[in-house]
Amino acid sequence: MVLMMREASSGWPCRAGGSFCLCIQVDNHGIETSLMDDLINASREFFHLPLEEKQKCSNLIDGKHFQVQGYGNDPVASKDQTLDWLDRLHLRVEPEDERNLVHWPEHPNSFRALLHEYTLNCKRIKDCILQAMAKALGLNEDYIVTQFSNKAPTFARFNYYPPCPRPDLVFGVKPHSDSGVLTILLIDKDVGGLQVLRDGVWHNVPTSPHRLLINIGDYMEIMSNGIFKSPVHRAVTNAGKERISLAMFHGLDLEKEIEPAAALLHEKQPARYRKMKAKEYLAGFYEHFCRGTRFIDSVKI
Ligand SMILES: O=C(O)CCC(=O)C(=O)O
Ligand SMILES: [Fe+2]
Repeated sequence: MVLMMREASSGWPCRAGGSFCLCIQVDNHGIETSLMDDLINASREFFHLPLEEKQKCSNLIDGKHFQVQGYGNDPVASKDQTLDWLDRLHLRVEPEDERNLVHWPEHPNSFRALLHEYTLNCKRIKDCILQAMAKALGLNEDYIVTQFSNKAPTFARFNYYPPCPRPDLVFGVKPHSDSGVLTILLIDKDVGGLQVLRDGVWHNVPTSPHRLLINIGDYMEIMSNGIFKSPVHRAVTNAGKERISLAMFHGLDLEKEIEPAAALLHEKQPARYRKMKAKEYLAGFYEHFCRGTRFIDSVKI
């Protein structure tokens, strides 16, 4: 497979003191454009269904208790939490034998097969990019790929942003970085909204049909000991048009310890991040996300 990696806009990836804020656009990724279109259209059909139908895949148990998978909104941790203007469908797609199909829409009936096919393609692309990144860090080519056990979770999150009457008051998704190793993001091919923060300024990510956007996540920032930085990004809303994006989050086994790669450390370059299990990281990540802060800032040494 040949990957064309391009800087996401002039000046990216941004370089600051020997570190790279990595947000990469990928063309020629080998995924059939019809698969991408069919999957996004199937998810659009799902989001357009009546609420009672969508709630068959709800992320609330008994209408009350939040669980990570399913259709709905973010958990509400406190009364003063700022909520985002989106509906989402969040599904664990890997490990394949741990899929919980209760949350997977049955309508439209093409949805499940399309998501399965897209997941396989993303896995291939993820491995290819992670090998290139390991080499760029001077590590063994397979160092990062082998951090993923057969229990490593991948989540697909379909984000649906309805038109918003007051885009000046609310984000589609508030500023954050992604938690995992790497996110493969398919943004709406017509409607913009994604912005990335660089040197304190928000930059619009241009739409481009079938191009994938790769964001490295906080785990990768830690493993690279801060040489790669996870980009802070957000989605803004607009009053006129709905928007859909699909994020594939590639995470690590919850019991896995996340720490800077030993081969990158030496006396003059000690570890800059505390070691912790993925499950502890995720707990801290969600707590901070709800408050609009970043957990990674509190694991820096
Ligand atoms: O909708 C977008 O473009 C961004 C979504 C996003 O950042 C996420 O799902 O983590
Ligand atoms: Fe994100």
